[in-house]
This record gives sequence, C-alpha cells and structure tokens, in this order.
Amino acid sequence: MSLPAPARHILVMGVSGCGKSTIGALLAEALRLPFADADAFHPPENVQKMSAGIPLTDADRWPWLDALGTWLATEEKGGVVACSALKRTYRDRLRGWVPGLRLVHLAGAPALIAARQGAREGHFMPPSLMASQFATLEAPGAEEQALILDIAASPESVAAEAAARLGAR
Ligand SMILES: Nc1ncnc2c1ncn2[C@@H]1O[C@H](COP(=O)(O)OP(=O)(O)OP(=O)(O)O)[C@@H](O)[C@H]1O
Ligand SMILES: O=C(O)[C@H](O)[C@@H](O)[C@H](O)[C@H](O)CO
Repeated sequence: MSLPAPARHILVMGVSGCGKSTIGALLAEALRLPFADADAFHPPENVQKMSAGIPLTDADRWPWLDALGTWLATEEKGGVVACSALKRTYRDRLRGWVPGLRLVHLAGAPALIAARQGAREGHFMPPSLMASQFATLEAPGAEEQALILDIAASPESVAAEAAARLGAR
C-alpha cells in the first residue's frame, strides 16, 4: 500500500493572534513551499475598517478570499497561506480554488490568544476586535479533516508537529 501524497496546499487558520503568520511561515519553510500571509491581501478599505475597530462583513471578505484563492491556484506545486478563514463558507470559497486544500486550525484558550494578540506591536488589528473574532469563528467540522493544534507550545514545536503530520518529505 502506498503512502498518501503529502499535502501541498495548506491553510493555517484561526482567530487573530493565534499564531498563523508565525507558524505558517515556519511550516512553509519546513515543507519548502511558498508562503502567503492573508494580511497582505486585504484592500486598503479592509485595513482601514479593522484599524478603526469595525469587524469585516462577508462582503468585505469575499474579494480578499478570492485574491488568496487565486494565489493558491497559481502556486501549482503547492503553498501555505495564513488566513483566519473563520467561517465554513470562507473555507469553502478557498476550496473552490484548490479542492485539495488541507486545514491546520491553530486553537487554544481565548485568554492566551487574546494576551498574545494584545502584546503584539505594530499590527493594524486592535484587541477590541477579539470578541468578534471568537464570535465569528466556526471551528472546522469533522468532515473538513482539519489538523487541530494547540498553540500553547512554542511556534517551532507547533510548526514541526504540523509538518510531520502533513507528511513532510
Ligand atoms: N506558539 C506561540 N508561542 C508564543 N508566542 C506566539 C506563538 N505563536 C505566535 N506567538 C506570538 O503571538 C503574536 C501573534 O502571532 P501572529 O501574529 O503570528 O498571529 P496571527 O494569527 O497571524 O494574527 P493576525 O491574524 O492578527 O495577523 C505574535 O507576537 C507572535 O510572536
Ligand atoms: O477575517 C477577518 O476578520 C480578518 O481578516 C482578520 O482575521 C485579519 O485578516 C487578521 O487575522 C488580523 O490581522
């Protein structure tokens, strides 16, 4: 019996501050895949809204998700994206671009995530939006076959576990 092919298109998801950018970049490095951070794909209006403490709507998020999906589909040999992808419909939208998309959900105690998010400097996302992030989050269902990782451990160890479980070559 042959082993399953390693995952090549990977979404690292979760609420703001869970460690997507940090762990996603390490995972991409471990798997030798290109990395994209969804923060860089927002149009200026979205960044202005979030900076002002206003949660994004679905309408704000569709073009952003499609820009990310386009990037994934263009990276034919695979790639890692760090994107909150809070709702099931957002993940469906990304899967519309790359059907084999594998999910890594960075999960942990809300207090720990909020503390890390609040301590971070130089980022447009204000701590006041954390309640809306948790309220909007729809954790992946069993059928989405997400790898769920606890973010209490160091970024290096979370990324190493993700790489091992996704089938690094
Ligand atoms: N496992 C970890 N252990 C300790 N600190 C961490 C860990 N993961 C991330 N951090 C720190 O927590 C903060 C938030 O991480 P990061 O910016 O990667 O989150 P994010 O999910 O990409 O957030 P956003 O969606 O708002 O961009 C950063 O200061 C980062 O250095
Ligand atoms: O869907 C959203 O609410 C937003 O995209 C946020 O999650 C940001 O992209 C990011 O995670 C914060 O920096």
